[in-house]
Amino acid sequence: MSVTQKDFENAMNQVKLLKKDPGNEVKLKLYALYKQATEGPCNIPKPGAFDFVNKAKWDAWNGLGSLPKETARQNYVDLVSSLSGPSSESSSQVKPGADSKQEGYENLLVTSEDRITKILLNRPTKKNAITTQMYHEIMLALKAASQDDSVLTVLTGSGDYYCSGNDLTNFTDIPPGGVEEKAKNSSFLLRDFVNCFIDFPKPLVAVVNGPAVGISVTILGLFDIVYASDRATFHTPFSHLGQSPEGCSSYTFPKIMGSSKAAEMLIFGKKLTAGEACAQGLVTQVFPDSTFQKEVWTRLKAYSKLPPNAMRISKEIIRKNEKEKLHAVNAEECNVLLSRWQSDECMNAVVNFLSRKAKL
Ligand SMILES: CCCC/C=C/CC(=O)SCCNC(=O)CCNC(=O)[C@H](O)C(C)(C)COP(=O)(O)OP(=O)(O)OC[C@H]1O[C@@H](n2cnc3c(N)ncnc32)[C@H](O)[C@@H]1OP(=O)(O)O
Repeated sequence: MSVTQKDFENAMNQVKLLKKDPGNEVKLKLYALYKQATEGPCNIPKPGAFDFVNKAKWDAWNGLGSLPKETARQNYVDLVSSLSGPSSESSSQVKPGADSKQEGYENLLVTSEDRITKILLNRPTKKNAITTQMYHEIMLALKAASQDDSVLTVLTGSGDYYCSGNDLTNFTDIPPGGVEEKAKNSSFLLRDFVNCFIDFPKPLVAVVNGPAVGISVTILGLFDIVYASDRATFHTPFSHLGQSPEGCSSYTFPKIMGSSKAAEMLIFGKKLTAGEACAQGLVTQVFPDSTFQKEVWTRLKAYSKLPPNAMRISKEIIRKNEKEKLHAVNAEECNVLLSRWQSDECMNAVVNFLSRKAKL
């Protein structure tokens, strides 16, 4: 049943009464839906690239394209109702959507079913680029998964991308201490984030549903299994971005694929197809995109019936001797990035992307 003007007005009032700040992403979404519902498609000129706030609002509104006013009104009411009051849905019933929100997480959907915890990167309109908040949320979700009663944990993406890596707009949020403080904070965040993968105690599976970029590729060396759609690609364009490898890839990639193949990826930014990544040992198995989800989840459900303690202990014995080394590699990579992020090469690459002069 479609919503009435009254429902819409009630929802607008409810927004003002929200007890918890829903965060910038949601506020932008609400803004965009409100404008679309009341004025129709975006009708104002695009602000300059460095007018970050108005540009973000414009992007959000413009991103709704020609969505009918009625649908925007409905989506606005649905979004507000998901924000206010306790939800009766269990986490396993929450559906992925256009950057929708689950309580406790801004851009993740975390569900548990068949003894498998699934962490879904749910920011499809931005190709699941990882914001600062998402790094924290992923760490939180991994911590919860390590303690819940699931036996396998899966990381995957919503929409056509698995993940486009670090959200490059993270670099625009400069604290009072300037670029140096920003780089330090990012280096600590990255170290903690990667440590969570190094230390994760249960079998960890990446379900790579589409292209993967940057940090979403490098950490694959820390997963136990990587399944990929034949649509997936694997791209680590660090030199293009004035950056250097992270996620322990400076150690895991040469080990997995040999030093010259690793160099082609990590120094020269060669993008691998899923087939190539599988041939080089980064990917466990490639599936046709048309049957990817069905085949992978059937396989994982079968694995999840295996005795959990045996799986955990086997993982521990496989990984144990490497852990100390991986922590040391992680610390060193973060230290190198600390200066890379303050370099002209890196800053120019970020500015070029933000001003839409450069894409990968
Ligand atoms: C603190 C820890 C730091 C750890 C560091 C990690 C290093 C890395 O991860 S390096 C890799 C960084 N990622 C990139 O450089 C990718 C940049 N994105 C692109 O080149 C392209 O967007 C794409 C090739 C991934 C996709 O191109 P396509 O034409 O298909 O789609 P778009 O229109 O470009 O994208 C849609 C939408 O999403 C935004 N977006 C995509 N990726 C990112 C990103 N990484 N950061 C910020 N925003 C991203 C893109 O700007 C579009 O937004 P608008 O619709 O608002 O224009």
